[in-house]
Amino acid sequence: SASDKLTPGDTRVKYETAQIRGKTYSYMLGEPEGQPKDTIVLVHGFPDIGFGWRCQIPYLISLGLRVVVPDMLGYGGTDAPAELEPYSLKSLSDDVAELARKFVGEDGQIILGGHDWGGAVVWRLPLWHPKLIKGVFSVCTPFGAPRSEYHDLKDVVALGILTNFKYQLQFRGPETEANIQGEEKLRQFFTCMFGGRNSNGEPGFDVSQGILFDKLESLKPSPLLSKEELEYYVKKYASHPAPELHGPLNWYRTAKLNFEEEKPLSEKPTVLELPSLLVTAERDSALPPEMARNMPKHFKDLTTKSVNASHWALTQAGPQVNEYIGDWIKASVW
Ligand SMILES: O=C(NCCCc1ccccc1)N[C@H]1CC[C@H](OCc2c(F)cccc2F)CC1
Repeated sequence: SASDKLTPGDTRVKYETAQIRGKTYSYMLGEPEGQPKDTIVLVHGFPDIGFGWRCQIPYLISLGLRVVVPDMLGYGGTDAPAELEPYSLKSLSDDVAELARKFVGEDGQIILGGHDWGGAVVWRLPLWHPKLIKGVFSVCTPFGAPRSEYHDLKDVVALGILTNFKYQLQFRGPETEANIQGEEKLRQFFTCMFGGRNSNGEPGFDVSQGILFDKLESLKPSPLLSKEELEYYVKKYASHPAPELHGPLNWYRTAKLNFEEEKPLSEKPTVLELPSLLVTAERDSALPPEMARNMPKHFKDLTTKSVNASHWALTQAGPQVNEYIGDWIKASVW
């Protein structure tokens, strides 16, 4: 039924590829019965793939939507260029816009949703492609306005600010992709990032420290991933040459590029006029709900909801997330 999540290789969606601005993107395509009411594009985060939206895809198809779910740049069946520029939020926005236009044409519109880093992309897309988006939502990730001054995360964290982002100093460095290579390490990595703990109940990842590499081999399976789902993630990441995490981690290395590209946008106040939805996860240790406290002044039509879940809200609170998205589409977009 519409409420049961996609399984690995599920035949309810088609698996397609497209050439997008010189890169090969792989995406899942779900088509509703009859004429689609709209096209929705879903953007995943780190460390994820389009399959991260498995609890949402059948439900959104049942609403009569065409659902397009790419593996984002660096992930799964999509190319992973080694250099940084293709991973800037503007470049990623341009990629998503080109993919969207393959379905809705030059003058059409899409509904756009993101989780985690995908949320960072979707909040920028309407700034770079204002006519394309008829409604935008983000799960977990708040909107942050383009800045006129650059502050390196290392300096910010040293001041005791944004200490929940301290793990990103590890992620942007060389050690994570050096330490996580090959299927067994990738298996331990996903178990760790999806909340796996050791027999003393200690986690393998903590936002204020990063990955505790010496704990990885003693973690018990994460309750958030079945064995089949875990193997699907491992196989998808292992399809890239080592270091398999280089592309995905490049998303953490573009802060200066993003600042330079977005600086012109910072010269006047940003107010997004389109229907917007934020769903925060009450127990997200990287993106706690209070990070959204300054959002309302940047939006004309913002709906905010919260779910009782960790960062992995899409699967942990799937039905509730789906209800909020569906209600918002019916109330604000249609
Ligand atoms: O690092 C991320 N996910 C991996 C960790 C997942 C995890 C969390 C907790 C437990 C286990 C696993 N996500 C990023 C997504 C982008 C975020 O920055 C976005 C952003 C802007 F771009 C601008 C202004 C504010 C703003 F928040 C920073 C966190």
